[in-house]
Amino acid sequence: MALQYLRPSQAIRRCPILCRAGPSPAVPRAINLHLRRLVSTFNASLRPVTRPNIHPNTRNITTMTSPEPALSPSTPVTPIFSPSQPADLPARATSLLQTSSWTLTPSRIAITRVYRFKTFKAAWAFMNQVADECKRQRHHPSWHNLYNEVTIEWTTHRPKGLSIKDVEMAEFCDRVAEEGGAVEGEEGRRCC
Ligand SMILES: C[C@H](O)[C@H](O)[C@H]1CNC2=NC(N)=NC(=O)C2=N1
Repeated sequence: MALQYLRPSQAIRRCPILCRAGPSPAVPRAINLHLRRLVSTFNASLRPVTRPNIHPNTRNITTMTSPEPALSPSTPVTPIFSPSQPADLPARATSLLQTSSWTLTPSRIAITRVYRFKTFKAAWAFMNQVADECKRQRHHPSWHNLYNEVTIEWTTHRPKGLSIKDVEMAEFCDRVAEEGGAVEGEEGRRCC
């Protein structure tokens, strides 16, 4: 339910909960402005987010403002591909989404996956190998590292969409992660 900001002139003069004692003191202008901003920020947070950016680590946390559920391989939704891609891209993307732990993000232009390693050092070594390949391919991920976990998201900014480069980089990550001793699924989850 949205809050309603009342100007001091409209506001009730007596607090119904605490101070049955009498009229509230005048609210200084600065505090008044601050309160007005708080109310509008709170109300804005209640409006639905059109493209929620759900981090894979928080995919089980749903909020009132996230109407779009996270997509999983069992949800048959097609990616939105970049224009002018090789003919076999849809088949390769489908295969990746069905056989690996990559999932399509709600925007449908990106794929994401979490890798877990035995140690932080192994996670960092994996990131170094991926970084070298990024340099070679001139293609870069959005990624996050938390101790032994590496979360990667691939999308193409230009031409916008999911491109063959994203699928190739995801396949590369799978190969290197396996060689680097990545553990499957929830096994190896260390924190939060
Ligand atoms: C100039 C440079 O090659 C481009 O800007 C590259 C860099 N890395 C990139 N990375 C990703 N993920 N998408 C891109 O479109 C992209 N473009």
